[in-house]
Amino acid sequence: MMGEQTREGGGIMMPGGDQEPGSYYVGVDVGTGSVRAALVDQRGILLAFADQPIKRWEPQFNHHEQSSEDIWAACCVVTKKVVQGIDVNQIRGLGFDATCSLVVLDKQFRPLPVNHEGDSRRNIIMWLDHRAITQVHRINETKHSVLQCVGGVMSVEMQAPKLLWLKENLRETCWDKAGHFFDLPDFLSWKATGVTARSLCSLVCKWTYSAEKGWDDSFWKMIGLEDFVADNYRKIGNQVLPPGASLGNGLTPEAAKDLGLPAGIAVAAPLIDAHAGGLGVIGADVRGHGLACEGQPVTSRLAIICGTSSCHMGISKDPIFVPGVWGPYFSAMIPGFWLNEGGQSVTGKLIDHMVQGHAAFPELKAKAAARCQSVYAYLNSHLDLIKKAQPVGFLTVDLHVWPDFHGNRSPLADLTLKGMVTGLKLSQDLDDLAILYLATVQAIAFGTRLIIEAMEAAGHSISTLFLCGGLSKNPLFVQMHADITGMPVVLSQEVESVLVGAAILGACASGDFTSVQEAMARMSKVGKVVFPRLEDKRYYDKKYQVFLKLVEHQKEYAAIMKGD
Ligand SMILES: Nc1ncnc2c1ncn2[C@@H]1O[C@H](COP(=O)(O)OP(=O)(O)O)[C@@H](O)[C@H]1O
Ligand SMILES: O=C(CO)[C@H](O)[C@H](O)COP(=O)(O)O
Repeated sequence: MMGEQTREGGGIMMPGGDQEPGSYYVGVDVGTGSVRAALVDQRGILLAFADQPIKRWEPQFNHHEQSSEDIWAACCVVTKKVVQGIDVNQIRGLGFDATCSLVVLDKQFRPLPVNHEGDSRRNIIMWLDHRAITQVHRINETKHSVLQCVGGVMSVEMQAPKLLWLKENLRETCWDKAGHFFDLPDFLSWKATGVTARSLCSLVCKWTYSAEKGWDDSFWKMIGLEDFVADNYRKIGNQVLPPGASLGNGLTPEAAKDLGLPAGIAVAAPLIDAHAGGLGVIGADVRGHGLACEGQPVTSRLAIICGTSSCHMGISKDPIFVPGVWGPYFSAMIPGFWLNEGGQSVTGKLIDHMVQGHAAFPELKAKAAARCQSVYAYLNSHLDLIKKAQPVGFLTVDLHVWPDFHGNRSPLADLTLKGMVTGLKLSQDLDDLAILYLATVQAIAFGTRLIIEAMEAAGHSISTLFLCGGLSKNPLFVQMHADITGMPVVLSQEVESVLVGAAILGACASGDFTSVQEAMARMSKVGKVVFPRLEDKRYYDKKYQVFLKLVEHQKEYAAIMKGD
């Protein structure tokens, strides 16, 4: 068996001790800010990890673009790194997950520009791009029945409004030349295998496809994208596979060379990143941790994947319609289960924004660097210093934040909402920055509470949270989620659980497990459990009341300004 894992320089973790032959899987996770890869064994243990930043462009406000060639190149770099030094013939499967961004290629699979500048490197409209606001309003005005499966209101972050924007704004340079529109996860699996089949996850969650009924011609005709119907959906996918299914003949020789893997290994139909995180955490054996969900069905667990955004993945045996929460989507994450996906469009990005934009940030950076700490570790210890005898969360008794700086995804489904801060003072010192950071983290946790309440009001019964993603590495973020929701938070043994989810896909495609459920039970494991401080409940209930008032007041302000 593998020896103790040790972290080496450059973010790569390699096993120490002797290595016995076994079956390994490679998971590749394309987040908003970086691409990560891991070599994972059959027990779900990460044997090697590597990451690499990816390029992003913001040519104008609300326009966010990336490059599929840059992303594929980064996938190749990190994959080559994680398989260094092992016998690659022991690798049995490869799984990809990625953000739900829109990739545009021409008929010969070459990148097409999604911008007025005609820069074809920038051929991806990112998930958080809000350029298609007028298009999404028109789509929502149709009240078409497909909208019932996205919480009643389509998000500007989904693919239909973005496609309509391309048709209306870049007709000659992009729309007429386009041969293929991919969700980013499906682009990656195509690159690896040459198979253009789409994952059920992408099409159901972001493209209005129904696992039971397929495409709805009347929707595309009604919104002005009848072109897809006429073409039998060739450009957006007319062959659909469940996540984890094996694609074609596996890895092509060309992709194998790019990635440093053997040709022909199994490649799985992929998942969107949040869904891979869900797969990586939700099925763990929880016995012996004193959790309410022990002995309860898996539907009592809510997976929250917290990176640039936070995604709240709840599953059910029967469809549940939650106003303002995406879904119900059948088999889009776990086969046989319906999925509801709540979300907050910016969480990690919001915390970074608040901290980096503060006048005391240069001082914070210097002090954290002097202690070889991240700015967040420094801020957390600074809060511990200034809290004195009281619980740290009580430092924000008169400072409150509404976190929708990029609109509200769930459960209000209102992209016009803005961020709010109340309780500002004239000071700009490090204490002030630390407390603003705390209030922002709390606001994100209150947003989660609002989402959970909406899900429970519609029929979900949730007792335990399973967190993963970059923000789950922040103990303050985790504790505030426990305290503010009143629920225990489970963290996985492997911090990089999204990559475990991607590896689970590879393992399923290899045929080493008979089902996704079996692979989840074997490969995801409980690490740490963080319980809520129930003695602080009254304080957080009061802060929650203020939280709800903030949005109520924001709507009142908007109404006043609209009036005569
Ligand atoms: N160790 C850490 N402590 C605190 N915050 C962290 C840590 N690592 C990552 N983050 C935060 O998590 C967010 C990114 O999470 P990640 O899962 O890498 O994002 P994505 O998948 O969107 O690329 C960032 O906002 C970052 O500040
Ligand atoms: O919509 C989503 C999932 O359905 C995610 O918000 C999107 O994919 C971005 O993920 P991340 O914050 O991990 O980069």
